[in-house]
Amino acid sequence: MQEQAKSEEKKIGMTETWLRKHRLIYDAATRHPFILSIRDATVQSHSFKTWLAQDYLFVRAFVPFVASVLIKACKESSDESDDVEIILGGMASLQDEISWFKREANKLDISLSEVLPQKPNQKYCGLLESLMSEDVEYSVAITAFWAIEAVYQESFAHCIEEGSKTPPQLKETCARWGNQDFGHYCQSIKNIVNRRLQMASDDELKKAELVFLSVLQLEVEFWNMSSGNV
Ligand SMILES: Cc1ncc(CNC=O)c(N)n1
Repeated sequence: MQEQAKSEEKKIGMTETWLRKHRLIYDAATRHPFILSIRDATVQSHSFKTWLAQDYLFVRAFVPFVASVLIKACKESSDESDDVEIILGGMASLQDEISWFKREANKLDISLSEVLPQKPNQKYCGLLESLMSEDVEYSVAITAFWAIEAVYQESFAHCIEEGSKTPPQLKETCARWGNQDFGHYCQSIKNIVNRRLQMASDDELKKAELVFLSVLQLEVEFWNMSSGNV
């Protein structure tokens, strides 16, 4: 029975363990008042515009971070794993995402070239920058990557679920990250994370857990900033 219990435990994966352990902060990041205000159609236009402009800057900073994760995957992953293809697919879709931000900004009369990053955005981009260092292990960087994508996926999927009252003009935004394909992509990254963490040292595990928590905290602050409550 002991052996049985152990092998069952292994199947669960570290990400599930952390999601249970850190449920409160995870929910704070994925069910934030800003997201709930989209979902119940009470979101203020200036909040949405702030989010859009700031997120454009974030995504620009996200590109070199993803590139750094890709380099780590190329150096570290075995031929049988498809880590590289999964991350490369994510990178490729960022090109479309950046064009989308530019189009949306245009529609809303936001001049992206004049937007400056606010403090919470600077802090978040600072974390991305620090994780790009060669000294940061692949397991730690890919954990951050998963958490960043998963928060958006869970947040925006909530806005297009049955029963949500998201205004029609915001549905496309929500579907960008809330759609099923993006959900599968996040699941693939989560599987990579679980696989890497299974072979990680205790020190790496500790660092990965802390980076997971930092991402959740920074996502909460990013939403706060968007709502106008810095
Ligand atoms: C602040 C933040 N977190 C996660 C994402 C989703 N990843 C790429 O688009 C995002 N756009 N912005």
